[in-house]
Amino acid sequence: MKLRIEGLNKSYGNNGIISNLSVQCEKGEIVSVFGRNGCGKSTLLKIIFGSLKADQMTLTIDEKEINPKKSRSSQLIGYLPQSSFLPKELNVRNLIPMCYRGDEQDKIFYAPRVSTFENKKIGYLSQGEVRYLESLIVGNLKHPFLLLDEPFSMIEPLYKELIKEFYLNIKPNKGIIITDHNYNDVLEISNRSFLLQKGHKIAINDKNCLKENGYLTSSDYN
Ligand SMILES: Nc1ncnc2c1ncn2[C@@H]1O[C@H](COP(=O)(O)OP(=O)(O)OP(=O)(O)O)[C@@H](O)[C@H]1O
Repeated sequence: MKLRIEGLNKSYGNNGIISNLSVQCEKGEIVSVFGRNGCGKSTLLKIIFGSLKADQMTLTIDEKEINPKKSRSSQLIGYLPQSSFLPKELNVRNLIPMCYRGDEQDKIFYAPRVSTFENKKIGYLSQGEVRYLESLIVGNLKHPFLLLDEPFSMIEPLYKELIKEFYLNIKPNKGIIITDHNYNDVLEISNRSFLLQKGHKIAINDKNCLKENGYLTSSDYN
């Protein structure tokens, strides 16, 4: 399956954010989006998910045009938002059956380390545990495409590794678009990358490209 957006334009008032952008993502690949704060990465993901309207865009899946308003309800595109979305007062073991039925719950309950926090309230979980749980909940949906907005932000190494491993496990059955400032982790799992700069896309092959294009300063680069 192939998701394609073409001719995406987005402004907030007079503030042009994205200009005539095209992005493509196929099942079995992870496409990463880099860019400085405020360049429009979250805007891009929200538009693809259908929770934000573009000024102009054509969205197709397998060459069939999808109305962006309907991309959410069509259950083709899953989305991990930048901010945590789980209800803090619920216990993990009570939340999982609210998201998945019957045997499908096993994918979450028996995922590595979930047993170490399944009896805790979500509000008492560490940031790493929350982001990992959210990734498991959204990533195990049947939706063939998945958008990830900063899954590694503020996450300790142990959970970053678990989250990366999970995305690599689900990748054969999904097309994933990810954005995160933890560029080493993202580059490690990505098939293709681009930098969003002044509304346009610049192809990125490696860390050196990120440096050359001004996303990393020399002191960031090692
Ligand atoms: N609803 C809105 N109204 C007006 N401006 C907005 C709105 N949402 C975002 N912006 C602005 O649009 C720009 C792009 O925002 P966006 O959140 O997409 O950036 P980002 O690349 O995801 O940034 P970060 O790396 O900080 O998460 C920013 O300058 C932001 O302030």
